[in-house]
Order: sequence, then C-alpha cells, then structure tokens
Amino acid sequence: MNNRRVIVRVPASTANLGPGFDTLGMALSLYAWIELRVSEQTEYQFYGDQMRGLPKDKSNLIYKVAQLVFKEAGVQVPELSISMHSDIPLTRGLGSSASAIVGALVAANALIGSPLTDDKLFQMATALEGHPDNVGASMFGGIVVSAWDGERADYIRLEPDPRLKTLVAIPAFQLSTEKARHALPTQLSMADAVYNVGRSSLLVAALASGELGMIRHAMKDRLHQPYRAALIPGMATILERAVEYGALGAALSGAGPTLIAFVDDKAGDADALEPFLLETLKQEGIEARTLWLAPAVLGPRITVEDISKQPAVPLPERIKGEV
Ligand SMILES: Nc1ncnc2c1ncn2[C@@H]1O[C@H](COP(=O)(O)OP(=O)(O)OP(=O)(O)O)[C@@H](O)[C@H]1O
Ligand SMILES: N[C@@H](CCO)C(=O)O
Repeated sequence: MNNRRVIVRVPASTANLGPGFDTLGMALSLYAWIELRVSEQTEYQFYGDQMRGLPKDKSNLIYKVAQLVFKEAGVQVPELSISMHSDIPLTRGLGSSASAIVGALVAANALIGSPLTDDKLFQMATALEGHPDNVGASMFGGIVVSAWDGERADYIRLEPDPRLKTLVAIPAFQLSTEKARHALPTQLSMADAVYNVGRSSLLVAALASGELGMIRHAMKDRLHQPYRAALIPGMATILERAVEYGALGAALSGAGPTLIAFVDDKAGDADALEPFLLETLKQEGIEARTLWLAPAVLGPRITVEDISKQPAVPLPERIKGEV
C-alpha cells in the first residue's frame, strides 16, 4: 500500500434532467482526476482553475471521504498525499461535489486493495451527497435512474443513445445546491406530483427506447424548476424556447445555475442554439460560457501504479493529453 499511487478519473454529471428531481442523472464528458498516496503528513497539490479556495487541511472533502472508506474497511491510513486536477466548475450544477465524493471513495478503496464493493461505495456516496442522482451518474457512467429511501439507494443504468449530445451554458456566478434547495416548497399539489411522475416516466422510456422526439414533451417539470427560476434570470425563456433552436429539450442542470440542452447530433439542426442561450442570458445581464459535452459512458477509470518501480511524475504530466 505504501508504494501505491492511485489515480482516478471521474466524470461530471447533470442531475434531474428536468422532471426526475433527485432521481435521474447523466454522466458528462468533463472530468476530475484525483490522486492518492500514503504519506508521512497530509499534503495537497491542486491543479486547474476550478480548485481555487478549497481547503488544504484535513477538513477537505476528499480527505474526509477517504477516511470514511478506511474506517469502513477497518484500516488506518491517517496521512495522505492528495493531488487533484478538475475541469468541473464548482457550485454550477455539474456535480462537482459528487465527482469529488465518488473520486475519493473509489481512489481510497483502490489504495487499500478494493475491499468495498461498488454498491457499498454508491450507498456511501448517496448518504454523503444526500441524493443519488449525481453520484450514481459519476459512479456508473451513462444515464442512471435511482431511488433512495434514506437507507438504501437502488439504481438501473441506461446506455446513452449514441446520437445524444448536450450543450451546457455555464453562468459566471455560483449557486450552491443548499441555496437552490432552500427555494423549494415543503408541500406540493397532487396535480403537480402526477404531472412529474408522468413526465419523468416518459423521459426514462424515451431515453431507453431511443424515441428522442418524445424528449421535448417529457423534459418538463413542476417540482423544482419553477421555484428556482427567480435564481437564474433567463432560465424560463431558455426552457420554453430551446426546442425552436434545435434542442430536443432543455433543463436546469442539477441545482443550477447551468442550463443544459439535449441535442440529436445526427439531426444537425442546432447551429442557432448556442447564440440563443448566450444571448438570452446576456439580456438578463448574465455572462456565461458554453461547452458541447457528450454523455460519458464510463464511470471512474482507476489506474494503480507502483512508485517503487517508476518515478511519480506530477499529476498534470501524468494525465497530459487527456485534459
Ligand atoms: N475537489 C473538491 N474538493 C473539496 N471540496 C469540493 C471539491 N469539489 C467540490 N467540493 C465542494 O462541493 C461544493 C459544491 O457543491 P454543490 O453541491 O453546491 O455544487 P455542485 O456539486 O457543483 O453542483 P450540483 O450538485 O448542483 O450539480 C464546493 O463548494 C466545495 O465545498
Ligand atoms: N437533485 C439535486 C441535484 C443537485 O445536487 C437538486 O436538484 O437539488
């Protein structure tokens, strides 16, 4: 274990997909890399613009999550060398906390010889995050349909349709999940609950069957997006009109503020979508950047190296070409 260097690449994710609040998630082709080694004292190396401001002591999420794995497995690894490079922006609705939790669980488990099963790691990740949607997608890749009752999370993974691509508009401002959850009501009407059960079921069926044309009707929501709209000016217009600009459907990504549009890559009729998203946000005074992302088919990719046999080059050099 002392000579082991573990590097885990973990995908970002989009949660809810509109109606599937706390239930649906899809992994995206944007990544974070976490490296763990046993060390004499705990130290951090952070790389990439997204890591600014994160703590470099034992209060760091990665360290705390790794210690939960060691405790569960009954081993002691009090000091760690932690390196991280992330392209996933923090507090923007692209699952940065889920990627950090899943990456830390998987890396810590690999460091001690993988005693915990993937299902056990998923249960731990769900309890830590408080909902299974983002962590399920980061853990298993693809599209993950999940349900959690506070004790056990169950899931089914769906293979994303190869025609599916996404365009995300990432506003320059941050919005924490905590704040976006505070905007939600504590009670809902039966009519709205039935509305969402219908849309969410239809969306899962559309994604599983490849009937992508149904997404425009299915990707609608009355549980969370209407209540969060005031936090993201321009969102309501984008959700309503994105289909006019070639999207299959659009949603708030996770708790926001990122907006995500689903596109049929083979249809080739979405050239006007990017300017529409950016212009709509700009009219509300919001600067944003866009990224075309594909669904990430794979969950975490684990590399274990023996550093007694090869020199441990810094993480950015090790992952050069992947970033
Ligand atoms: N690599 C990391 N190391 C330590 N803490 C992290 C790391 N990545 C994310 N976090 C923590 O997670 C917080 C962001 O979580 P939050 O749930 O608010 O947003 P998100 O996960 O980016 O978006 P969403 O859950 O809506 O998709 C950060 O402010 C930070 O505290
Ligand atoms: N389902 C969660 C995802 C963000 O973590 C929410 O919308 O609050």
